Amino acid sequence: MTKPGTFVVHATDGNARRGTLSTAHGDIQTPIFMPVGTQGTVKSLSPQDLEEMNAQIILGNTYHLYLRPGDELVARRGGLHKFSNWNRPILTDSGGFQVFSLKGIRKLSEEGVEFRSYIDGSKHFFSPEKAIEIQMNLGSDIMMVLDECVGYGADRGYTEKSLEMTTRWAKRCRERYPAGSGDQLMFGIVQGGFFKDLRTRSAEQLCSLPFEGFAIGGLSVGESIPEMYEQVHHTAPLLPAEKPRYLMGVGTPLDLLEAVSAGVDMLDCVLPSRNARNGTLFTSQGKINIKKAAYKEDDSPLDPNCNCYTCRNFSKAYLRHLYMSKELLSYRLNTYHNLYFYLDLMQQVRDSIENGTFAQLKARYEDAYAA
Ligand SMILES: CC1(C)O[C@H]2[C@@H](O1)[C@@]1(COC(C)(C)O1)O[C@@H]2CNc1nc2cc3nc(N)[nH]c(=O)c3cc2[nH]1
Ligand SMILES: [Zn+2]
Repeated sequence: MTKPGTFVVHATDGNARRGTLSTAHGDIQTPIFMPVGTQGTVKSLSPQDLEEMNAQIILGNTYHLYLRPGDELVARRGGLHKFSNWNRPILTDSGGFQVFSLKGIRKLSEEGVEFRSYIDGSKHFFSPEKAIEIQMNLGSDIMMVLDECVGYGADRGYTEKSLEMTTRWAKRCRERYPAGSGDQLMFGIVQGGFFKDLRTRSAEQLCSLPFEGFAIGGLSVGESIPEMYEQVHHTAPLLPAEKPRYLMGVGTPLDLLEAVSAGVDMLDCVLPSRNARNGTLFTSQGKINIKKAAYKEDDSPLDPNCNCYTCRNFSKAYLRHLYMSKELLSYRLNTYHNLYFYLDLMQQVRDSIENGTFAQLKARYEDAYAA
C-alpha cells in the first residue's frame, strides 16, 4: 500500500490537475467531490449505494459525532469506519465551522471555543488539541485543524486577528498529532476572509507547516459567486502544487468546475443531498424541480443521459408523486441521483484533464446551467 499522504499529479490541463491521494483506506482519484455524511451517514443512502455510485471518500463531522453518539463510544466500536461499515476513506471536519455557524452561545478565546450542544444545551469546550483527539478517536483518514471561519462581512481588523489565531491553533493541532506519527493525515485551513493580502498571509504561515494537504476555508459563507471565485482563484495557486488543495463547502456543479479550473483537487457540499430533499435535482440539461405540475404525467426519466438507478427505473411522474406524498423513497431516489450526478461529473472532469478537453467540458455545463 502506498504511504498515506502520498499525492501524485498525473496530468494537468491549464491549472486543473489530475491526481491520486493515498490514504490508509485506499487511494482517492482527484479532482473529487466528497458526499457529506455529517452524523456518520449520507442521509437516506447506504454504504452499498455509495460504493455502487463510486463514492471514494465521504465527510463526517467532529462537532456532531462528539455530541452524539460520542467519539469515545465510536472509538470503543473500532472507529467510524467499522461503526458505520464504510471502509473507504473518511474526512472529518474539525467542528470549527459548525460551532461558528450553528446558532447558540459560544465563547472564543486563545485556548479554544466554548459552545452549547444543539441537542440538549449542555456546555462544551473545544481546544485545538481536543478537536484533534476527537478525530483520532473517530479514526478518520483526513483530519481538519480547528480554525475560526469568520462570518461574511467581518471587518479587516477582526479577520486579521482571527487568521493569526487560526495559524497558532493549526500549529497546536500539528503538535498534537505530528506528521508521520500515524496513518491519519492532517490538513491546514487557510482563512483571511475576502482580503487578498490576508489570504496570502494566512497561506504563507500555514504552508510553512508540515500538513499533508491544505484547505481553503472561510468561503461559501453567504458571499456572491463572483466574490467566492475571486478568492478561490487568488488562493489556490498560493498552496503547494505538490499537495492536495481542498475547497470547503462548495458548491453547485458550475462551482465545482470553476474551482477545478483554479487548481482545486477536493470539494464537499451539502447542496446535492440537501437539494434532493427539497426536490431540486441536477441533470445534464440543468436543474429541475420535480414538484412542478408539468411532470405530473411525464413518463420520461429524470435525466436521459444519466445511468443511475433512479433514472433507469423511475419516471418523473413517479418521482413527483413520491415527493408530493412526502414518501421516504423520494429522499432516497432523489439523493441517489443528485450524488450520482455530482460523482459522474467529477469522473468526466478527471477524464477531460487526462485528454486535454477540460475547457470544453466546463463550457458545455456552463451552457446547460446558464442562469
Ligand atoms: C451551515 C451549513 C449546513 O453548512 C454548509 C451549508 O449550510 C451551506 C449553506 O449554503 C450552502 C452553500 C448550500 O452550504 O454552507 C455550508 C457550506 N459552506 C461552508 N462549509 C464550510 C466548512 C468549513 N469548515 C472549516 N473547518 N472551516 C471553514 O472555514 C469552513 C468553511 C465552510 N463553508
Ligand atoms: Zn440519475
